[in-house]
Amino acid sequence: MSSGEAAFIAALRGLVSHPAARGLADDCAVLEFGGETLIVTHDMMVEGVHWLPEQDPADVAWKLLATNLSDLAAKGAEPIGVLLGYTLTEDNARFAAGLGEALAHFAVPLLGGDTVRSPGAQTVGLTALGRATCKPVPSRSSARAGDSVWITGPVGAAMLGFEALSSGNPSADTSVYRRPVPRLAEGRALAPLVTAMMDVSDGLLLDASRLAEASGVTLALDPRAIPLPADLPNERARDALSWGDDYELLFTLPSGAVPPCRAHRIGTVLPRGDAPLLLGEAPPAGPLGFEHC
Ligand SMILES: Nc1ncnc2c1ncn2[C@@H]1O[C@H](COP(=O)(O)OP(=O)(O)OP(=O)(O)O)[C@@H](O)[C@H]1O
Ligand SMILES: Cc1ncc(C[n+]2csc(CCOP(=O)(O)O)c2C)c(N)n1
Ligand SMILES: [Mg+2]
Repeated sequence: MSSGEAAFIAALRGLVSHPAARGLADDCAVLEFGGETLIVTHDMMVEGVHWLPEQDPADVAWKLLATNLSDLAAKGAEPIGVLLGYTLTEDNARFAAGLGEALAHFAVPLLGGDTVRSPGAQTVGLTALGRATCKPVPSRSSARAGDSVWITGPVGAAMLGFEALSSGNPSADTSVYRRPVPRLAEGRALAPLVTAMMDVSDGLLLDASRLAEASGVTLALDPRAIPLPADLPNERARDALSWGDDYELLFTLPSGAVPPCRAHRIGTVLPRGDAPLLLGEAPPAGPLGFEHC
């Protein structure tokens, strides 16, 4: 097996047969259990990979919760509770304080977890449990030719926040990078209407191509329609499409349907052509998004 995230997940797909796993090609597992539909996800973060070592641990805790809740939002789920996997450091109190603030903000209970010591970089993980609010639960795999493609907000603000933090710019607003807000209300409102939905964590172009592959279609995106932050320099527009950490919802609607929340129409679903994704007239050149490799 070659190294890298995509190859490892492809190998794991050979181990998966339970329908709740959705072929390891969705944001969450969707488990029918005791008359309920449980939505379950687990995301990890690593110091130096997902956050800068000098960042406040309270912000790390917020982001860990928010990114997991974003996967629940993508399935229109209502959070039930979370379990935390935590590696001890010198400043555990700030992490606990930030987690408490985020749990209160999103009204989600902490249910349990595990704590370890490690000789390496700090790694934290979180399992989020949710309850489906509508059936069928939106997937990445049901976009159909003729649908329209939408996103709930701009991409690229986290990239700008990360760059401002990295360069020590004290006047920049870095909150979108440090404390993303999962689109829980939007996900619940959209779930009954969408043909497919996912959150954008690894870059719009990579995640759009994943949705296209899962659905067996081509997504044709209009680069002029993709919302970008007002302060994004023109020459960074292409980077904003592939940097990631955006946590907006990407979804498809039947032609003519109107979203019940703020959203921007960014493209059209076509029958599957040679490529999963077109940006303007052609497949995008260069990196599509963030991958661990
Ligand atoms: N180590 C793993 N074991 C089992 N399943 C995995 C593992 N890593 C990823 N997956 C599964 O692969 C699929 C794709 O995972 P991926 O992490 O890309 O999705 P995501 O959680 O929406 O994205 P992100 O991690 O960027 O938030 C999901 O179904 C996920 O559960
Ligand atoms: C210090 C630092 N360097 C780089 C990045 C960029 N980055 C890392 S992981 C990721 C996507 C989501 O990860 P995953 O797919 O693991 O959920 C992105 C956009 C960052 N956030 N912090
Ligand atoms: Mg996701």
